[in-house]
Amino acid sequence: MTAAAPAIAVEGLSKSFGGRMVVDALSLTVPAGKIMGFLGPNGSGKTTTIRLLCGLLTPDHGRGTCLGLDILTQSHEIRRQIGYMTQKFSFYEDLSIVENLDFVSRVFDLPDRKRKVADTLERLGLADRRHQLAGQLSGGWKQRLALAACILHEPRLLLLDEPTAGVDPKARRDFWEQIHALAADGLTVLVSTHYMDEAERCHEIAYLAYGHLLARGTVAEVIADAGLITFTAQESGTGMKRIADLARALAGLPGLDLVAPFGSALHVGGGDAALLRHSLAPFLGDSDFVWREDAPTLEDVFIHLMSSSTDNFAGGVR
Ligand SMILES: Nc1ncnc2c1ncn2[C@@H]1O[C@H](COP(=O)(O)OP(=O)(O)OP(=O)(O)O)[C@@H](O)[C@H]1O
Repeated sequence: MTAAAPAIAVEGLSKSFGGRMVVDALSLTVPAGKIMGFLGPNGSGKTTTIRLLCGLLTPDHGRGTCLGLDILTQSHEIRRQIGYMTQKFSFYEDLSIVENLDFVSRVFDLPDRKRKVADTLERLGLADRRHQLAGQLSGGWKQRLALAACILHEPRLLLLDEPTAGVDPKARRDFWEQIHALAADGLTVLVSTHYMDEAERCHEIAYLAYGHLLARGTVAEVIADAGLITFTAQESGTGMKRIADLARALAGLPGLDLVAPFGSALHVGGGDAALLRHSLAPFLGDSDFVWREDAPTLEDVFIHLMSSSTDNFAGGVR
């Protein structure tokens, strides 16, 4: 693989389970050295795609490369060069951090084991806690230990499946600093997440729904490509009506693809500007609310993508 070659380049990947299409003709390129965020609702096929990429599953159709290696014929070699953090990682709870990492390094039969464990402890800020039992670590430190176990063999690509699920915001921020530091050292990272703030920290994002790749690019590109016009309504504080009343009145009107309350504000949007404005016109003069036209957020775009994909792939709703 040359320096400019993508870390992942797959096309037309499909996978069915029991006759149900879970990944449908998915094509994806991940540039080397970048952090690619993988987003989409539960059951949209993210984990299945990750497993296809590293050869743990064989696609029904499609082809491609991971680290320049063929995903159909060289999966064994691919697995030696990637780090895969699954949603349910496990440790020996009654072993310390360093003992767990030493165990992993023996399983991988790594050369220069002691140095690799010591370097990894240092690199992930685990050195001071090396003798703490894994079972006594908080959620954030457990994730970090899992990450350490994934990078011990010095992979070139990290596949992280919801690595920060259930972890508090401070620990998530720390974890993302580690991910950025690893990417700065040249690792490519494909990371699935449901958190918008994490999506915004990726170089690029890919959004999957019902097995289809619906959007891909930088956050700015994904927002711009959605072509969404959005308005925000805020309670004026002087009226009787509440945001929930407004949401009920607006739901289902033509051109309103997005009606989503965010605290005391309501985000309203649609892809057809004329239709949206026409439907909103009777409401814009209501003194119970203060309206303003706003730039859409990434979350607005995802809600919109999700609702339009529900319509398009209604037959495939899981
Ligand atoms: N081995 C399997 N056998 C049968 N069905 C499966 C198998 N693995 C996954 N599925 C189904 O495929 C669909 C996609 O699952 P997948 O785990 O890839 O989604 P996901 O996007 O990672 O979801 P989440 O965000 O909840 O982790 C789901 O409906 C799931 O139940």
